[in-house]
Amino acid sequence: MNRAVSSIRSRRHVARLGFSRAAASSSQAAVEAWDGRFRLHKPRGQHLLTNPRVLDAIARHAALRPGDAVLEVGPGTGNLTVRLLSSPAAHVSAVEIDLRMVEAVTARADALGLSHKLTVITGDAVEVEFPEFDVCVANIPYGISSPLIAKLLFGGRGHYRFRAATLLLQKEFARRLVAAPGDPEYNRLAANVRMVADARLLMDVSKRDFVPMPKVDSSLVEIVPRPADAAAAPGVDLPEWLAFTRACFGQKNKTLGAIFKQKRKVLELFRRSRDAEGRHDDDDSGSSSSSSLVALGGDDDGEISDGDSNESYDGAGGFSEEEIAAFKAKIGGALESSELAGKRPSKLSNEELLRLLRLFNDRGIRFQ
Ligand SMILES: C[S@@+](CC[C@H](N)C(=O)[O-])C[C@H]1O[C@@H](n2cnc3c(N)ncnc32)[C@H](O)[C@@H]1O
Repeated sequence: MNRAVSSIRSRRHVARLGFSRAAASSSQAAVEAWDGRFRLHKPRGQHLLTNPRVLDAIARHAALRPGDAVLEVGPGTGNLTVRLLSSPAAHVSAVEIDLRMVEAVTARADALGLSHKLTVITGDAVEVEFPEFDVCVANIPYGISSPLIAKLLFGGRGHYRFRAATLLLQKEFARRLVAAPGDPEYNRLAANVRMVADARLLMDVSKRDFVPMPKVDSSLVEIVPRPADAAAAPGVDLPEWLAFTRACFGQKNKTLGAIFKQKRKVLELFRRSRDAEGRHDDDDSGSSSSSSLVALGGDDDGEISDGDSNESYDGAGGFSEEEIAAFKAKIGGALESSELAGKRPSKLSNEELLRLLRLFNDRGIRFQ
């Protein structure tokens, strides 16, 4: 994981407070509703949450404790930030991409005399290295939901270790995040999150509680990472798992037997497995997970095209038909031992999927 972590580019500019108090009046700080100071950019997800009851509920659900270090992503003008700052938490680090928002939240904290508890990090939350934090609480821009959750759970220097993340997400995304195997919404995102954390819905929030009103409703979700020593699957090679779920859920409604019979899939796995063997022989490079970390994925990533499993492999990629046939037999053997060939990935538990991954790996079949 360290390798993956270091691959996340760090572009950090910390704007410590020191803003003139004159920049914001205390009456302004008390105003929740958007006051129209500047144009909000919808492509940046700039929908400000303005219902005080919802903001209070988010802060309550976060259950901040004395001494907590809080991470907020996308503080905007600070409607949620002021509540986090007024909580028993010791410190809030807020990552914001828009300089106008950085100034607004900074001025607001200053006006409330809470600037000593706030650090604003100017930058893209997907790219900057987060400081250590105990709890993440945020109404995030929905466009970065997947990479942000991937980063929280699988990124960071040697992993971020935190107690919980309380995140406001697009309602449909939230449903997919907490879906269980067999649910119609079950998908790769949910399977990957389930591997390392528990996620649950806390409450729904109407689009009418935002300014400007977005097209979609929202849901508050809590993600609680499992402590490393209590992980569901100790010893799981996470990058390999992430690549495996990508392969399985690329066509989640096909059976595993059909997915792993496809010519293109077989050839891709054959190449990967040979490369992995080479890496192993070199005994150096190890696994690279960064590509898997960009996004935890959704349904039907579409990386695999339908292929006729009876197509000839002759000359494909410079490999002989015999080599490919032997590799196909290995895949078939793993599927047969797992007794999962006839099952769809979206119906399987992580334990079942992991069993299949281990059977593949035992036969030298590698996914990344
Ligand atoms: C949905 S608004 C939430 C604002 C505020 N938290 C609230 O509840 O009113 C999202 C905020 O995230 C910021 N933002 C958008 N993309 C970002 C990114 N990649 N990294 C950090 N902040 C981002 C936007 O500028 C905006 O201020």
